[in-house]
Amino acid sequence: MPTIVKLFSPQETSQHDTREDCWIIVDGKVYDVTEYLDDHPGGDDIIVSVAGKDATEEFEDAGHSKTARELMKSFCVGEVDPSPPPPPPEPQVNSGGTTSVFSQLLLSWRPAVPPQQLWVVAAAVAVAGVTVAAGLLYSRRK
Ligand code: HEM
Repeated sequence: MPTIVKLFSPQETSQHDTREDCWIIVDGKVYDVTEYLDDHPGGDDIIVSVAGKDATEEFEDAGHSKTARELMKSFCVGEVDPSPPPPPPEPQVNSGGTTSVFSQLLLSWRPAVPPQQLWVVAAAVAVAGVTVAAGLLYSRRK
């Protein structure tokens, strides 16, 4: 019967990063060493310092014996999921047709003038409007 291996994303593994909940990654395998911390001959602090992370380098640097490598198998809870994380969700687009094109245009519209200068444009439009109105009134009176 095939063995079912539990897969954990690096992000999920990184959440187990405390003395009370301590996971490490060594050679792509995930180990829950929380219960072993007090018994570790190298001390608990050294393992807690790599909690939630890939500790392959630190583990190898310590030159662990065959016995240590056999022992660690009992703490293995799964493997790191090799598949890349899913891409961020696409922005929602309507099912098609003109409405969606218009809403897309509206959503993407940005004024060409920076917001802090909009009042200058508004004032210019107002002055132009008053001038035209005054001109019309004047020409009618003649
Ligand atoms: C499941 C994981 C681990 C197990 C089962 C384990 C087990 C052991 C064992 C049995 C020893 C005694 C020496 C030997 O037999 O090799 C040891 C020593 C040591 N371990 Fe670990 N270890 C683990 C993870 C780590 C990690 C992640 C680090 C480093 C971040 C580390 C650092 C050390 C050091 C520095 C020593 C040497 C202590 C000394 O000789 O003074 N170990 N470990």
